[in-house]
Amino acid sequence: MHPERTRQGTTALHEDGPAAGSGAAVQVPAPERPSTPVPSIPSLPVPAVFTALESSPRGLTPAETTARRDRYGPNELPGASHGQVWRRLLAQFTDLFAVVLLVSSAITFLAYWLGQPRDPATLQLALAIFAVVLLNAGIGFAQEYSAERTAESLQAMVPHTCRVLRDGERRELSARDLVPGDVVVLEAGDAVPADCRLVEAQEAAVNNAALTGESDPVTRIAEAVPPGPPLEARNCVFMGTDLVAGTGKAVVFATGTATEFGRIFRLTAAAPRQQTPLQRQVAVMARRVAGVALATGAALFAVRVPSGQPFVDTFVFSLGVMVALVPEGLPATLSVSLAIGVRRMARRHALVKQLLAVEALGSTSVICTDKTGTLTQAEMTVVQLWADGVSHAVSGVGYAPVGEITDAPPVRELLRAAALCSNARLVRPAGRDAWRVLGDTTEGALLVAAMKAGLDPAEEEMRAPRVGEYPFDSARKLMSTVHRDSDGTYFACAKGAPLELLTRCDALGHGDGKTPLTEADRSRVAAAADGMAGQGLRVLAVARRQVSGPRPPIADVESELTLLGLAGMYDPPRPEVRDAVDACRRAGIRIVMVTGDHPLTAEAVARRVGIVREAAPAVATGTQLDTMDDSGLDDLLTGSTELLLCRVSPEHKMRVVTALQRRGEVVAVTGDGANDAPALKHADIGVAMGASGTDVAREAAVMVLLDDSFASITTAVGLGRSVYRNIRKFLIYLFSHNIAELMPILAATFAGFPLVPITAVQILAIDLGSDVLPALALGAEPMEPDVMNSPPRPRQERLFSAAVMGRILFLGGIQALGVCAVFFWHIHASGIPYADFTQDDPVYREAITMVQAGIVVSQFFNALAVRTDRQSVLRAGLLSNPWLLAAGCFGIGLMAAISYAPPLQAIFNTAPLTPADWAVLVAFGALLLAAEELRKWTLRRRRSSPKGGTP
Ligand SMILES: Nc1ncnc2c1ncn2[C@@H]1O[C@H](COP(=O)(O)OP(=O)(O)OP(=O)(O)O)[C@@H](O)[C@H]1O
Repeated sequence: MHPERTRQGTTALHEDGPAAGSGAAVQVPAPERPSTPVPSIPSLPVPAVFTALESSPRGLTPAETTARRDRYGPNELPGASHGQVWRRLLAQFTDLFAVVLLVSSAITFLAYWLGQPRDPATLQLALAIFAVVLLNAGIGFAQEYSAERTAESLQAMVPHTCRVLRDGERRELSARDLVPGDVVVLEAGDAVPADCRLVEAQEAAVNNAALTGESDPVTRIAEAVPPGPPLEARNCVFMGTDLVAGTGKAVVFATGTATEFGRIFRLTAAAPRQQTPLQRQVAVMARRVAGVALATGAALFAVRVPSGQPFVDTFVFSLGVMVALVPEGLPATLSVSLAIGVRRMARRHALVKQLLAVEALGSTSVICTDKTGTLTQAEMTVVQLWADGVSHAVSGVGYAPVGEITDAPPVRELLRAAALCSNARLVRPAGRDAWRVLGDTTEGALLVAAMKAGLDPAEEEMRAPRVGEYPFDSARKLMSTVHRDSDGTYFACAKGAPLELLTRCDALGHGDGKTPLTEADRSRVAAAADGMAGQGLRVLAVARRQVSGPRPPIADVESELTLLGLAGMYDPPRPEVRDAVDACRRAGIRIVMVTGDHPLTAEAVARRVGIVREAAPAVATGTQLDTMDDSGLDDLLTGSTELLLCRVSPEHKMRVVTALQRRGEVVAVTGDGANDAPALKHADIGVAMGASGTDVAREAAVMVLLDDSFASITTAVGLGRSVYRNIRKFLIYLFSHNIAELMPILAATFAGFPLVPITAVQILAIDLGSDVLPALALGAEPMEPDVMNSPPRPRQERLFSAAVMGRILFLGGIQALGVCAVFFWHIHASGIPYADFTQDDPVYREAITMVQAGIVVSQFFNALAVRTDRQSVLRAGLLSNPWLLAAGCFGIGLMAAISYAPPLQAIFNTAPLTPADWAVLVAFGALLLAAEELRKWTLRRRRSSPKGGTP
């Protein structure tokens, strides 16, 4: 869609009777009817809206849909433009490291140019530094680009469907397939899929925050409104916003980039991407190391110039050392590691929308989970009914309306009212045996029960058409509908949580008749409801009453009701949840069940899946939470490890999340409804349901579960922990060898040796050649089986903790000692005085080759050593990460080539090593591994704890 079209479209929306072709309003007929004046959609009465958009209350026909799809294209917004891609590439050259390196390369090149005679080694260094910048920028860009693609493809996996009327039939289709003229059916929690004009609205309210920044819900109506600014039209809903309450039907008038959201989307430059705390810590550390490199370069320069070394040579040398010590490639390795974690999580049904979530997941200490669909399969079957004081069993499993049920009149009356008061539809897709529920599964189960009793919900609806609705909301825990009876009178049906509905009833139904509800009756009903809940059933009460007209106030509908009975439905637990709950116990993660359901139902389900094992877990209801102040809530949260919060509303969920965070917990919380969005946003990890959740919840969450299962959260936590461990492994691996590179240089300088024990080009060959693949292989280490055997990482734990720094110094120190030893051993064994050494001296060339090979070989062993923190690597399996072994062998192969291949010898000033030299280096590497094993052994002995701790 061309930008101009949208601008015209938006203008037309608020102009009364705009000029030809400017219609908005009308993405639809403009090309065909250029001279027809197009009216402003908001100011039209409903029938005229259908005419203007060439649609009808039955929606579009398939032929019209195809034609419009061809004309207007898919209803989607384009990805990042090429301009941004170029800007990203350029940005790679403007970060701190790149600038330091570019300036260094330029100075080195200048030194070569001005030098008399010109030294080819200086030119080599200048080119090497420049190559480093290019390589680094290339890797960084590729990483960013692929991370972005990953994020995009993951986003695309999040289902975005909408309900549409096509040819009079309600269908569920991808929001991408919407075209102007389509009639969409909206319910609370739906993201609005395109710009639409409402033609029906019941208690509808939208959150326009994405467009206007205003987060308070605003009510929407279906009637025509006077012309005004488009976003203020009270009968329009726009793409990118959410319906937060009520229901409605609306006709699409703009799709894709022609929408208001599309216009803003195009205008808004991509928001700067935020670094995760982990990335920030690594960046700070890298900057510190760069600072050390800079200081080292300056110190070397200051020491060597007075000792009579040529000025330019010393300057170039110091610069080279400085460049070599800068940890190039580290941020890229970090991104790869995080991206690998994200991909692994996606394979296990957990889509992480932000890298930030990966590390927070690893330190999750409490999971607040809801019940239906997450712990259970959300496949409700009504198994018990209670009407007129009698319990009736219902047979049959699942949504197939096949099963035995009594035909007692009170039961038929109960199920008739329940069916009328439901929005779900039961469908059997053509060619399939299985029945499916479109909409709420609780309502689906009621429809199935009604059909088992011989009722036809569609026929009932025709006999008593619905004229009004007060949609379900989890705070009221009720839903009611108003119907016109065949005799022209009106009646209301209501269903909801038994306690809530019972307080609004004053009579008890007996088929057609009723009697006043006595206190004894109330107790009997409550006992029946408790009996069902105690078996783990979700219980709904159903009631009805006569009302005076089609639109009575809600207070009249939901009072003085006649209770028709109760329906108890079974929802089997998910089989995989029990193991996941056990894994959380072992991992020291607390599970708090937060449900809108009855305490007895909640406890029965919690016992079935293993969340509750104690005889008397702590149980609190929403009403009790309301009477508690913050310290009371804190006491409740600290009082018992097994806690069930029942009959709560989303507001309570938010309060519980905040209270847990106040106590320093890292909280993951699940949610599916629109009202769960604040808690999802506020939690450290908001987890939304991909299959059953609302669009609003999915937008607010940082993680979306494709299969809705609690077990996927546990898997994601395990993977999050594993990513963190892997990152720590390669950081120790990379930073420790920096010490091994720096120490010989300092030692040689202070010992008065005139040349360097390792040149800058050699260091670059290690940093960007032999070290990169092992670091990546460490970042991609498979999840260790014991990752869930230790308590969560404390929130405030820093990546570079004292223990990590200690290990870097320990491993780096051993490596440094080794390479210093081999260097000076070679130099001293030759008997040549220090002052007589030149660059070309074969002994010197062999000694510096030994130093480089010493670092490469010891890094091979170092990579094995850092794989575990406390456990012996021999137990972990030396061969269990073949990629790491292959990467290490590649590094050694590269080193061998540098030592033996004449062209590389010329570049690196190296010499061929003898088998004895290699043997010494391997023995020294093995010594490093042995020293690490000893350290781990002492650690295991000293800190052996029953919980196991870190490996
Ligand atoms: N569609 C509905 N119409 C009327 N009442 C309902 C409906 N769905 C649920 N209820 C009632 O409202 C109560 C709370 O439901 P809600 O959906 O808020 O719970 P929830 O927190 O989603 O539950 P869970 O933790 O099991 O997922 C239920 O126990 C049930 O009695």
